[in-house]
Amino acid sequence: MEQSSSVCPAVGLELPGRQKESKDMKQDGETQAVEGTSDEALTDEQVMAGEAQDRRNIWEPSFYYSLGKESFHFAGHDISIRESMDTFGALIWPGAIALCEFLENNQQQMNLMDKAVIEIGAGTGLLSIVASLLGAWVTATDLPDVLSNLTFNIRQNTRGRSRYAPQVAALSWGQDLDRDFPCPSFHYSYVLAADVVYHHQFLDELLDTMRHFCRPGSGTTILWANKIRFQSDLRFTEGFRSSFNTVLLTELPQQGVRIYKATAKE
Ligand SMILES: C[S@@+](CC[C@H](N)C(=O)[O-])C[C@H]1O[C@@H](n2cnc3c(N)ncnc32)[C@H](O)[C@@H]1O
Repeated sequence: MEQSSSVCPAVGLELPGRQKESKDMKQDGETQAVEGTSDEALTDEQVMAGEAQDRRNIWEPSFYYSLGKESFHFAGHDISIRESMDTFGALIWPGAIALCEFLENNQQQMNLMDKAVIEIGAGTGLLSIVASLLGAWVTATDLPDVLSNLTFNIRQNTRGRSRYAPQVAALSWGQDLDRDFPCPSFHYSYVLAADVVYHHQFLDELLDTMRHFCRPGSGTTILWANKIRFQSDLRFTEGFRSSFNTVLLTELPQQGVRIYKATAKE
């Protein structure tokens, strides 16, 4: 594989803005060190300095929960996630942790290496970070107002560590999908979704978004982890099961989390 290629090996298509990270990326005939080649996470100061410009005009958490950080260890790396009480998308939810554990423990069954992966409702980015550290070519998406914190967490935890630099993009469920993520140019092997089903108004749009990325003939697999809380969660699950071929991969009774795998009905 070409070190500087932006062609996703899983789909054979040029994906905008995607760059493979390499410790020895060659440019203009010379071997140049690229930013963040250390296995250490960047310090807050490094990340914040690099993003000062980006963050000048966009939302960032105003109130930090507890010490403001949660720590994890997945895929051989310490991961530090910045949280906030400002929005649902700035907290880590149990579905994300459960799916990270599942992916780490089932790498043969769900091999993400060199696969194109999109996460919808990525929130703090923990799941996208773990998918990236497991070798996937990740696009993390969410509503525009949480992208700043999502980008911060992803950069801090993947720079210099991941095979491919993850991308962050706005994606509001059901909106402008044919314009912003047209098929087949935007084809993903996996769609990841964690705790995207709870008490909100966009459950139909969420299912439409899953259908958009997981079409007959696409070979796409959805991995959806959710804590089941409300009756509406069960109604969504019924719609999900009738839209796709589904398998309940695991159920974690203590956390109340179920993890489903789904493929398109041909
Ligand atoms: C409960 S949080 C889960 C966050 C993360 N996946 C996790 O498990 O930690 C739900 C996420 O869905 C996002 N979300 C809610 N409504 C959305 C919509 N209409 N379009 C896109 N994302 C949405 C929120 O911003 C939030 O990040």
